[in-house]
Amino acid sequence: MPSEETMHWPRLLSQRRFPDQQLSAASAAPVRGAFVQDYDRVVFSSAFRRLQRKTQVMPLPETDFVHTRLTHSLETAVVGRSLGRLAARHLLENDAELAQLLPNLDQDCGDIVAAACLAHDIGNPPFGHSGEDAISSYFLSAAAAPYLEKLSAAEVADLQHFEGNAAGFRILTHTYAAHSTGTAGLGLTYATLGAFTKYPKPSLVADTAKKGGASEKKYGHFQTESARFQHVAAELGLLPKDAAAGFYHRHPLAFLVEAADDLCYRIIDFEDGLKLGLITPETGLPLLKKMLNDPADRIGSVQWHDWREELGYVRARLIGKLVTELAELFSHHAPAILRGEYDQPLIKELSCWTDLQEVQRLSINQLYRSRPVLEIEAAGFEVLGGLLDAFLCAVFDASQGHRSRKLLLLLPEQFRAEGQQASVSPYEKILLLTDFVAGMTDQNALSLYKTIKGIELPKGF
Ligand SMILES: Nc1nc2c(ncn2[C@H]2C[C@H](O)[C@@H](COP(=O)(O)OP(=O)(O)OP(=O)(O)O)O2)c(=O)[nH]1
Repeated sequence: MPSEETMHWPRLLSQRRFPDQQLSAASAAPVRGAFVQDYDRVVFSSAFRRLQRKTQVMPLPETDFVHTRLTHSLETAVVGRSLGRLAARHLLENDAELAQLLPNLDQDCGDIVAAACLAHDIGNPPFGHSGEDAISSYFLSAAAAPYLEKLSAAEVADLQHFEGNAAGFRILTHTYAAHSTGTAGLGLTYATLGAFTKYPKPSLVADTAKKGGASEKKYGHFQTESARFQHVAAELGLLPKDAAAGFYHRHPLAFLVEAADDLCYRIIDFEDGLKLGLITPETGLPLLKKMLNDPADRIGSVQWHDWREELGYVRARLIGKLVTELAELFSHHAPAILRGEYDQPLIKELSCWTDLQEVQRLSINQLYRSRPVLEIEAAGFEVLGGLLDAFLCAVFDASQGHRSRKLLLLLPEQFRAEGQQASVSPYEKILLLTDFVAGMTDQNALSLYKTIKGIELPKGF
């Protein structure tokens, strides 16, 4: 008899669709499984498409080999799929009962992790790594203070520690009223939403409830989505840390989503740094080869025309090797993960962890602190803060002066409070604006900022 204090795979793999759709009683065999449909739904979403014009690290590439958030998300999804399949295959090999109960566990886990990885950055604002800090800084500034006066402490915390992960959960679970079905939206499965949620907690939880693991580093939903997250957690049978506070242990597959992201950004940002000439091949290539640790007779067996060709080959094989190791680590820790007793990033246990830290150190010093990266990040503070300030001033302008009315007309209808069905609280009005600003691409945000500040008027003026 399984213990109550553990999560169970059949429930964790729920194919029901958020918020309340039942499994469809299809008359013919479906062409795509439920989790492949999740992947496809994310691909066709406009929030995903906009990732192609959002900076990952390097400002929008003049050169075409540098990653945007979209290429990073695609690569993470591919790595996540292999990781999910391989990890679950180990579980099946080691547990005959599970293999009988869920013979397609490997396929399903691969598909779920791929879909969740594809969506993992969908809520990230423009202007790279510090876009979230730029939004938080604005809400910490004196300019924002009047708008926060009527908000609860938890609502203020959401804004002053703005989280792309929570914005992502908001996008993925957003619903529209629909006459025939009650609601419409992306309608992802609960399993994919669970795997997506690396931080299953709100922004504020009591210190006494915290245990200090990786899943508590950030938060995963805003106050507006609290009931939605509780609903997801209940459906999946996530173990609570403090259910009343909406604070849970992770869905096990979130560890694989995190590992795929960690692996991809560490190795691929480093590769970008090499290709951009910010990290020398004399430093970078030997470090990657050391991690690959090929036998002596394999090294040097291919004749490369250029170090870049060798770099691509070494990176590809290194990712393959680390995926294999991570899958074994996951299956080893799976029982503890299911009991909520393991809470650290899997990559920290890789045999080459020390070298991966060196890779990260070089990326921080030579790529993340390079001039173009610092410039785009500084611009992000100016542009995102400036847009939020101008539009918030218009939204909360009680007298609705000329300037405010014009600015409000520039706001797309779905982000206007008066366009919503229910009455909208001050907190929700602010979040609607952050949806607008965080959802923009780097270029859209920059050109709107320049236009409303009168710095540069639209073409044809
Ligand atoms: N420009 C810049 N980029 C950084 C820095 N540290 C990390 N990055 C890059 C690495 C990745 O491409 C991307 C994501 O890093 P994050 O620290 O947000 O990822 P993390 O996995 O910790 O958080 P997450 O769970 O994805 O929200 O930003 C930094 O100090 N400056």
